[in-house]
Amino acid sequence: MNVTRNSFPYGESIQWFSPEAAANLPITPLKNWLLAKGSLTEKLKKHCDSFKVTVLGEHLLSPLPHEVPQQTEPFWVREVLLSLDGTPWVFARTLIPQTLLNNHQYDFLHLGDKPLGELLFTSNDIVPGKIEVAAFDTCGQLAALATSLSQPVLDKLWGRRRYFHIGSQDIIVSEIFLPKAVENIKKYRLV
Ligand SMILES: C=C(O[C@@H]1C=C(C(=O)O)C=C[C@H]1O)C(=O)O
Repeated sequence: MNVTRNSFPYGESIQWFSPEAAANLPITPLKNWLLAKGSLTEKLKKHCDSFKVTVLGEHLLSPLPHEVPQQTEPFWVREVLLSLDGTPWVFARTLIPQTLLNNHQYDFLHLGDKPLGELLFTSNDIVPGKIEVAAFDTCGQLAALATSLSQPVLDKLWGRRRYFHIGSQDIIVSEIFLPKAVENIKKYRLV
C-alpha cells in the first residue's frame, strides 16, 4: 500500500443524492451494501479473518466545496482505509463538528486505528440518520487513490454518506467502496 499521509486529505467534492433520486443505482448485492443501516465495520468483519483501520489523516480542516452547506467553521476530518485481510475495501471520510470534540463522553480525537463505528453504534445518544449516495468518476481523486492501491478503476466508484445525530449536531460519514470490495461483493454475492 503506497498511499501516504502526505496526500491527505483525499476527499473529493461531489453531489450526493437520496437513493430515491439517484440515477442508475447499482443492482444488488452492491445496492444493499450502499443502503445498509447498521455498522459497516461489523458487516465487513464477517468477510475476513483480519480487519484493519489505516488512518490516512486527521486534522481540523474546512469542508470541501458544497460538502456542508451553510457551514463555514472547520471540522475534525478523519480519513481512513478499511482493509480486509490486507486488502483495502473502503475509503472513509468523516466530518466531526468542533463542538463535539469537547464532549468528554466521546473521544473522537484519539480513535487511532479503532473503528469509528464502535463508538457511533454503542451509544444511545447517537442516532443514525439519512443515507445519501453518489458515484465517483473514474478520473477523479478517489479513483487515483484506488489506482495507487493497485486497484484499477474500470467503472464509477459508488459511495454513501450517512448522518449521525448527536443532539443538534451531525457527524457526517462518507464511505466509498473500492474496486476490490465491489469485485468480491459481486463475485460472491456477499450480504
Ligand atoms: C461508521 C462506521 O465506522 C467505520 C469506521 C470509520 C473510521 O474508523 O474512521 C469510518 C467509517 C466507517 O466505515 C461503521 O462501522 O459503520
